[in-house]
Amino acid sequence: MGINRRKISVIGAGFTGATTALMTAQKELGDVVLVDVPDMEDPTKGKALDMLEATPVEGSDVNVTGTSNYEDTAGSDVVVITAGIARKPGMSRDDLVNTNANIMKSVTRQVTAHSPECCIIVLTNPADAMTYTVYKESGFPKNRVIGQSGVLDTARFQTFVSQELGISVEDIQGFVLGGHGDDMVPLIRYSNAGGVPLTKLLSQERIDAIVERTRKGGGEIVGLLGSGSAYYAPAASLTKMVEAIVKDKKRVLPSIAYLEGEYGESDLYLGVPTIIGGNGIEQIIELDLTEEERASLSKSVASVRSVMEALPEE
Ligand SMILES: NC(=O)c1ccc[n+]([C@@H]2O[C@H](COP(=O)([O-])OP(=O)(O)OC[C@H]3O[C@@H](n4cnc5c(N)ncnc54)[C@H](O)[C@@H]3O)[C@@H](O)[C@H]2O)c1
Ligand SMILES: O=C(O)C[C@H](O)C(=O)O
Repeated sequence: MGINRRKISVIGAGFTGATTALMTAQKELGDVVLVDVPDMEDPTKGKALDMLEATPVEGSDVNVTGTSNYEDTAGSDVVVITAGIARKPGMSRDDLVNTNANIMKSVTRQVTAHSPECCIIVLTNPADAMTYTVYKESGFPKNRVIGQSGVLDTARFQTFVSQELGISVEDIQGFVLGGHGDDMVPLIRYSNAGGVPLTKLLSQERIDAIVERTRKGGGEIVGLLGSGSAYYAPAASLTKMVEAIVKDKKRVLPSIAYLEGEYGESDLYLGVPTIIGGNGIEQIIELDLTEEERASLSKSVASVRSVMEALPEE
C-alpha cells in the first residue's frame, strides 16, 4: 500500500527556504522537496539530507529531498516560493522588484507545469507585488495564490506587546493590515490581551512606539544581521500557513490576497484578514475601518501600487 502523504515544495533553499523546510518537516506536515538553482544543487541536497537525518530524532515520518529539477516537485499540494534576493542594510524591499519579478516568472512557469493543482504561498519581496506577479504568471484562481506578510508582521506586534506588558504571547491578539512595507497598518482597535483592549493596558505613547517598531521590524533585523534579512520568524509564519492549508484548518490569518472590490480596491494583492483552509484563501474578511484607519490603509495601498508600476513589462 502506498503512503498518501502531503507534498510540500519549497523553492529557494536559502535562509528562509531551508528553515521553512525544516519546520515543515518537524511538524510532520508532509514530504518536503527543497529546490534551488542548478549551481546550488549539491548544497541543496546536502541541506535536505541533513534535515532528513534529524527526522529520527524528531520522530517525524516524512521524506526530505533536495533538487534543482522541477520534475521532483510534481504533484505538490503546496509550493512555497522564497527564491530571490534579500535586501541589504540601507535598501528598501522595493529595491528588489526587478530582479525578483523575473525570478518569480521563471519559477512560476516551472511550478505550475508540474503542480497544476497546488496552492502557492509567496514570500519573496516586495511581497505584495511578487504575489501579484506569480498570480498573473500562473493563471491560477486567486484563492490558490497567497502572499505571506501579515502572520509575520502580526507576530512582531504580538512579541513587542507581550514584552511590554509581561503577558504571554499566547494571549496577545493583533491584526496588521496593508502592504508589507513601512506603511503597514497595525489595527489597535482589533488588538487585545486576553480580550482586554490594548488601549486599557497601554498608554497611547507606548502603543505608538510599538506600532512604529512593528512597521520597521524587518529593517531592525536587517540592520542587526548586517547581511541578509530575517528568516526564523518568516519561516515560522510560512509553516503556520502551510499547516492551515494541508490540515484544512480554516484559520483566520492575515495574508496577501487578491482584492476585487474588498476594501475599495481592485486588481491588487494586499495584506488583509483571510480564512485559510484546504482551498487556500477561502474568504476575505472585510473589517469596518475608522476614517483614520482608512487613511492609513490608503497610504499603504499607494506604496504598493507605486511598486507595481515598477514591475517589468509583460
Ligand atoms: N514576505 C516576508 O515577510 C519576507 C520575510 C523574509 C524574507 N523575505 C524575502 O524572501 C526572499 C528570500 O529571503 P532569504 O533570506 O531566504 O534569502 P537567501 O538569499 O538566503 O535565499 C534565497 C535563495 O533563492 C535562491 N534562488 C535565486 N534564484 C532562484 C531561482 N530562479 N530558482 C530557485 N532558487 C533561486 C538562491 O540561490 C538562494 O538560495 C527575499 O526576497 C526576502 O526579502 C520576505
Ligand atoms: O525586511 C526584509 O527585508 C525581510 C522581510 O520582509 C521582513 O519583514 O523581515
